[in-house]
Amino acid sequence: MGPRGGISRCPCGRKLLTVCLSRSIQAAGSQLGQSKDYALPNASWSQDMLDLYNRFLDMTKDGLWKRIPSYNNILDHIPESMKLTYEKRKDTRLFLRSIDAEGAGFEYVMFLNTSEKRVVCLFQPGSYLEGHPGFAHGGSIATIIDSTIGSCAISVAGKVMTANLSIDYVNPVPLGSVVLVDSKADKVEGRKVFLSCKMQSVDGNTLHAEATALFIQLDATKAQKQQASCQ
Ligand SMILES: CCCCC/C=C\C/C=C\C/C=C\C/C=C\CCCC(=O)SCCNC(=O)CCNC(=O)[C@H](O)C(C)(C)COP(=O)(O)OP(=O)(O)OC[C@H]1O[C@@H](n2cnc3c(N)ncnc32)[C@H](O)[C@@H]1OP(=O)(O)O
Repeated sequence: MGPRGGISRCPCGRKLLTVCLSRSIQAAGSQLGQSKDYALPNASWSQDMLDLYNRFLDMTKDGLWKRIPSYNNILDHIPESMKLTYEKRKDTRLFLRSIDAEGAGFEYVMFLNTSEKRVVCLFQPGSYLEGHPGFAHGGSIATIIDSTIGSCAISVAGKVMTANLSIDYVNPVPLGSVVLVDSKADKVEGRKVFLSCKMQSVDGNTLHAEATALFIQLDATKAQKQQASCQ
């Protein structure tokens, strides 16, 4: 096991899922709820973003949709039920929450509909995500799509990683605009979760991107064997 938990590569180059079991690490779970939740309105959110947020919030009232909180450390997202404990590092951050200035990076909130195996993300790309002048960088679009689809895959299959992500970029996304990223799990075959996603303007008139993805449920036995053979 490496000095820290998480996913890493061992010296022989193989993939490694390290799970640290110390008691201090288990405290990470107890920090759930104590961290700042970034998936809440702030002063940078446009009226479009607020209107859409309120519309989705209304849809949570009957329990079919659930707002997913968002923290700047991935460990704060891991449900206790997963029973996996990782060492919480102070020097790491969830990539999407790496820009501190409100409105400059990824402003987003996700909503989960478990029965439809669907996650919708309301995304307002900020000025530090620029690619072509005035438009969101393709990598930032891939990031928000991967995270939305990834959250959907997690809700369906627990511990997963992206094995494949294929994106068609159809229309550029203006910085500061609001787009809807609508993802769903189409099929589960053993450890494989197949998902698809559309990124559209709020009025639904502009398709910005379409994507398909394959997520693989992590095989704990395999990871442990790899780990043992690397020691
Ligand atoms: C309550 C609900 C809450 C939900 C929300 C929760 C949290 C939200 C929080 C935050 C939101 C932010 C983030 C969201 C989360 C995630 C998004 C980010 C995800 C990532 O950022 S992740 C980083 C990039 N990702 C990698 O870094 C993976 C590197 N990679 C590997 O680690 C391995 O590669 C692995 C593990 C993928 C598989 O490895 P393995 O050894 O377990 O499996 P193996 O190779 O045996 O494959 C088994 C079967 O899959 C087939 N297969 C495999 N790969 C394929 C491919 N590419 N294309 C087609 N088929 C493929 C094989 O052909 C075989 O198929 P068959 O069984 O039929 O033979």
